[in-house]
Amino acid sequence: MKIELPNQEYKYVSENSSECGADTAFVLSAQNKKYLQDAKDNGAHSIINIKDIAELFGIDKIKIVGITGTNGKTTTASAIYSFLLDLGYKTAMQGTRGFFMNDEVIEGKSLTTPSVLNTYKHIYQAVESGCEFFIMEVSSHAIAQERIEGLKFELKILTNITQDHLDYHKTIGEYIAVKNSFFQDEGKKLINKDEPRSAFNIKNTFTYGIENPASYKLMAYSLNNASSGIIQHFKEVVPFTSSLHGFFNLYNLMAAIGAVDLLVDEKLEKIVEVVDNFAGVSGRMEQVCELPNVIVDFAHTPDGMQQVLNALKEKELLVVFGAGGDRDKQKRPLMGRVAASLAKKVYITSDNPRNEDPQAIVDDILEGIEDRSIVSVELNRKKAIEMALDDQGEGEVVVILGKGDEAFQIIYDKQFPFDDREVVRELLNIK
Ligand SMILES: CC(=O)N[C@H]1[C@@H](OP(=O)(O)OP(=O)(O)OC[C@H]2O[C@@H](n3ccc(=O)[nH]c3=O)[C@H](O)[C@@H]2O)O[C@H](CO)[C@@H](O)[C@@H]1O[C@H](C)C(=O)N[C@@H](C)C(=O)N[C@H](CCC(=O)O)C(=O)O
Ligand SMILES: Nc1ncnc2c1ncn2[C@@H]1O[C@H](COP(=O)(O)OP(=O)(O)OP(=O)(O)O)[C@@H](O)[C@H]1O
Ligand SMILES: N[C@H](CCC[C@H](N)C(=O)O)C(=O)O
Ligand SMILES: [Mg+2]
Repeated sequence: MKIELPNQEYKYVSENSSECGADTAFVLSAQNKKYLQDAKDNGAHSIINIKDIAELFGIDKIKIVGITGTNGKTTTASAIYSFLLDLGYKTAMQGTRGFFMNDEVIEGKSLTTPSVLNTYKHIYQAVESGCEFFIMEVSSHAIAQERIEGLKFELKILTNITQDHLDYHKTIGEYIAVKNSFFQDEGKKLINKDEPRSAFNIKNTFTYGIENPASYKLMAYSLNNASSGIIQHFKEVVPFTSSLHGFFNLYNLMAAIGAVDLLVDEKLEKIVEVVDNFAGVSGRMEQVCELPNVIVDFAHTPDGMQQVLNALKEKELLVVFGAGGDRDKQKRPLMGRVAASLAKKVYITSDNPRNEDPQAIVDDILEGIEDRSIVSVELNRKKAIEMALDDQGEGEVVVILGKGDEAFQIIYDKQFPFDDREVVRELLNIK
């Protein structure tokens, strides 16, 4: 992507050598240095180091908050964004769901962490709009590929480390190491104290936790009516309430409350007042309808599925899910095992098959399930949802996992409109 810059000798900058030429300079980064010669061969106007772009874009004029972890990045980022806006701070947020500023959607979904120049552009836009904070999700791919090169984080947050993306990182050890590499500097950090796989530089580290002693400790909680709890932060003890469901969301809320407390000069008791205004994230534990009870959630990892199904375990669950193609194969049997152990019935179907054979993905999932008497396989996702809705008995919940707020199904490299929530509404004739 070319970015137009005013008042420079060149008209545009690009991080892609093939876009460079007489009016376009090449922005050299760790990720694209192998294309330097190509940029020169294409007659790039000049070569600019990403560090100089950082200065040009004024990226040090904003406080950047980076959130990594296997699950909960989007939820935690969105909670921080919501709390800061409600407290009156201009704020931007970049992540899986797109780029947002001051309660407006600026760009739709792309990568969880875009390429480095894209992020710099968003930061520039946020600075221009007077934002004080830039909240961003940091994926493990982005850490490994240095898509966060040159960013100075005011605060780094760890949600948790379980399993995902082993197609890319190869071993769980490597995945854990990549996640933890984000926390080796002496900058300010907020770490989930209950995550035994975390390893971080202790300097400037704050923690949050439920089971272990932590700087932000949840002393008591209730999940009876959505959620509520009491947080202790040194001498401060404050209550909060939230409309979010599920034990795992207590962690996301604790991370977000702790983060805002570390970022702004406000009393914790004032911060917790705005917690209840955060209604959660589209496609995460989203109740599509109450009667019959249908819930759509973005769980696409074994731990995510376990957390969500556990949160709903008081009810009999009919679970519809698949696994994405061209992604971690090793998580598939584990996802199968989790679903079969917590559901009354399981409907295994396609997620985004991409370039894989949907039946082969299902076979991988089935590997994890010994007793298949409760399992139905239906590769057509709409039909699988329909089967579950047809089978649903009184008081039972249909839980559709994996795609959350995604509006498309990706088959090969084509996107076909498909939104689990719309499909449910269509099948149930809900306007
Ligand atoms: C596997 C993977 O992560 N690939 C990413 C990677 O692609 P790549 O290594 O093939 O990159 P490349 O094509 O060599 O390009 C590297 C750099 O060289 C430049 N280039 C490239 C070609 C050329 O001729 N000249 C040139 O200058 C490119 O502009 C780029 O700056 O770098 C690209 C640029 O940053 C990404 O767009 C691309 O994401 C692909 C599309 C992707 O699907 N990534 C997914 C797996 C991903 O990153 N997901 C994570 C995690 C999701 C989550 O759990 O939330 C995410 O952050 O979204
Ligand atoms: N703290 C948590 N621990 C475990 N599972 C969680 C947690 N928070 C959310 N989840 C589960 O993970 C799903 C995705 O949540 P969210 O979008 O916040 O995560 P993410 O880390 O941004 O995911 P992605 O890497 O795909 O962008 C949720 O729908 C829920 O099922
Ligand atoms: N950010 C995650 C989202 C997975 C969503 C799921 N629907 C899939 O396609 O696997 C990833 O890219 O792995
Ligand atoms: Mg995300």
